Amino acid sequence: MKLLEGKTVLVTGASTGIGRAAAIGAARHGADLVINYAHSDGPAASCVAEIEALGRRAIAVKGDVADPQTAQDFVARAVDAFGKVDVMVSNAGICPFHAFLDMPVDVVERTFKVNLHGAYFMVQAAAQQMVKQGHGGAIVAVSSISALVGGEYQTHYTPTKAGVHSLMQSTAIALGKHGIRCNSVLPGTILTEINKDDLADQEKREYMEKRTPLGRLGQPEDLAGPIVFLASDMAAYVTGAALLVDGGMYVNLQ
Ligand SMILES: NC(=O)C1=CN([C@@H]2O[C@H](COP(=O)(O)OP(=O)(O)OC[C@H]3O[C@@H](n4cnc5c(N)ncnc54)[C@H](O)[C@@H]3O)[C@@H](O)[C@H]2O)C=CC1
Ligand SMILES: C[C@H](O)[C@@H]1OC(=O)[C@H](O)[C@@H]1O
Repeated sequence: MKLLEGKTVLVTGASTGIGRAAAIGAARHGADLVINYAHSDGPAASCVAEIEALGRRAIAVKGDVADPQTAQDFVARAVDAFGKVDVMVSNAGICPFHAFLDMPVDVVERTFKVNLHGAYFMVQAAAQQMVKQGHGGAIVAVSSISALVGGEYQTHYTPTKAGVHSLMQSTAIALGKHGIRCNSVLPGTILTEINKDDLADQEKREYMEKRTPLGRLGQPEDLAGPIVFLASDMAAYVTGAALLVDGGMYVNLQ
């Protein structure tokens, strides 16, 4: 069964990792894709090609989510290309690991701007378009297990993920009357570029694996199903929810 047949799905930070897996997963379920990316053109072009090979349409739009104008432009390009916005997956994020006591101001400000301001303005721009269209929609934000627990080298990052989780709760209330559902996924540790250097520390990697009842760290594709589900009508009565996708890591105290 195709869960997103004919839907226009927008994904931020979609040229790599979880965003890319979500975009490909949505295409497999019948969606056309508009993907945002910030850096090199190659990975975005290959994501578009992979979606087209699945028989769906896709465009890639370059832009830094930290700039509020990027969100307005991204949604406008989606409407130009496909006439509507049905789903927004707010995924783009950074996690430059750093100790707390000597954390540089610019690292804190950039992390807040990309992860939290970026999500805020993307969600707002998508919601404005969905309200104009008048037939509801779905928003899925990629928060984190880090919305619920801390990290010694993530003092600037975990508050942004708690913020994204909270944003979905408040927008669920603000947008419910428009038929727009807002939910978040809370990934555990997923093997992507964002933590490649951090997990090069074998001792740390083994510790994270041991903490995971399902016995392995996650792959980006592990997020595709939960994101597609929350974006789809299968989740028609789900809003304001947060779905942990962590192999059980969060509940594993001892
Ligand atoms: N990998 C993990 O263990 C976890 C990741 N997450 C979240 O998942 C999301 C995706 O990260 P991953 O796929 O893991 O890593 P990733 O590094 O592969 O993906 C992040 C994407 O965001 C893009 N991006 C970064 N800054 C941007 C900006 N200013 N504007 C537009 N795009 C920008 C990057 O180019 C990249 O494509 C992030 O929000 C991250 O916080 C949450 C929990 C766990
Ligand atoms: C980047 C981290 O490895 C990753 O990001 C999160 O949100 C979790 O804290 C994961 O460990």
